[in-house]
Amino acid sequence: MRTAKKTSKKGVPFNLLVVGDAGLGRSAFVNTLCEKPLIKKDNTHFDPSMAASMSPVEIVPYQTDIVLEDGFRISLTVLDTPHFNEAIDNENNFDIILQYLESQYDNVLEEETRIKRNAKFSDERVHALIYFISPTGHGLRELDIELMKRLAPRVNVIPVIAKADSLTAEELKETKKMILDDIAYYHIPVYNFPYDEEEDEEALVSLSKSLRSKMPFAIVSSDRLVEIGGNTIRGRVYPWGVVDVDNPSHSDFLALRSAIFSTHLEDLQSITNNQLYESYRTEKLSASHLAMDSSYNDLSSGNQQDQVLREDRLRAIELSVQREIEEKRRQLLAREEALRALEEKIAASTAAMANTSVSTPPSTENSASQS
Ligand SMILES: Nc1nc2c(ncn2[C@@H]2O[C@H](COP(=O)(O)OP(=O)(O)OP(=O)(O)O)[C@@H](O)[C@H]2O)c(=O)[nH]1
Repeated sequence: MRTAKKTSKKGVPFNLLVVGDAGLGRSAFVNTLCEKPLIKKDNTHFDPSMAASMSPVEIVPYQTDIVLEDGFRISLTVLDTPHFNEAIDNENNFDIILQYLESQYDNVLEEETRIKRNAKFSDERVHALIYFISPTGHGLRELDIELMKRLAPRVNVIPVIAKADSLTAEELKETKKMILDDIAYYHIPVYNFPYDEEEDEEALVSLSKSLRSKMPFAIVSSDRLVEIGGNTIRGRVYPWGVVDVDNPSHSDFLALRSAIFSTHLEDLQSITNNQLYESYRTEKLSASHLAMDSSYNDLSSGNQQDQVLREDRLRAIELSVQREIEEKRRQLLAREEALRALEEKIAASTAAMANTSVSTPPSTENSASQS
């Protein structure tokens, strides 16, 4: 649960990626989430007959500040993904998103190994990815499985059912079950509000259980204000009635908002930093070391014993890389220190020489006055 100060002036940075097919309501969701028209529509519509020539997915950032009711401030960057799944070949789209996630990790890795840190460095690692699933009434499509499987090792993936108001209560229940079955069957490591029954506070355990039971979240979005019974609500008006976005019996929107902005914000950040980034870092450093290590080939294939040997070796390499970086940093700091001492010495002797020349008149004058 959140422990950061309530009123941090700058706001706690949080980076959120939203991915889903065109027209599934990404923009409406973001605007509902931020309670302002952050993403403005350009009114261009996707034409399936143009799919072969459509441009690949783009990653477009939008920046805003969110202030919660208790004064907690978030400096939010939403990354929208227009043109996702518009082109026939999606392979390229997966790569573009994956490369974006990894390049943020690379930036942090580079910064960590710098001798002198850049005070203005901005950590843009993505803390969560909201993935929009079509409300087809079926389980996951092959595309959904592929995308989540490929990205989940690099980012906390939170699957949601888009436009959930287009399903009846019964269909929604059935759809959630089918999606969860697929997630389990294909071993997709989505973010599942982890908790430890023995270690965590009871309130957190019960909240996490309740959030888990809502997965995948049924989302209804609307930035329209509607008057009903003297109350103004955010909703979608239908001939048969109104869907209230903020009503927990109509959608899971409020539960999701409160989880990502409040109760689980720190957990999402900490998993990004301590697990996802750490494993990327280990892979990256090991890979660069292994490239230089020809004996690796002898161990890369073979039986379980070889596998254990290989893992031990990877761990040893990771440790040795860390030691090398630490040693280099120590040496450079020592050199800097020695230089500083030398500069101080020079400055002191220059000052001493200047003092001597002021207090002792030139010898020629001395001899002239004596004569
Ligand atoms: N029924 C229903 N319609 C929605 C919902 N959210 C958005 N819509 C509608 O779906 C249409 C597309 O919504 P957008 O938010 O523009 O979708 P998008 O995913 O950003 O679309 P692109 O920008 O084209 O990729 C609009 O007419 C929205 O009003 C929802 O929760 N339920």
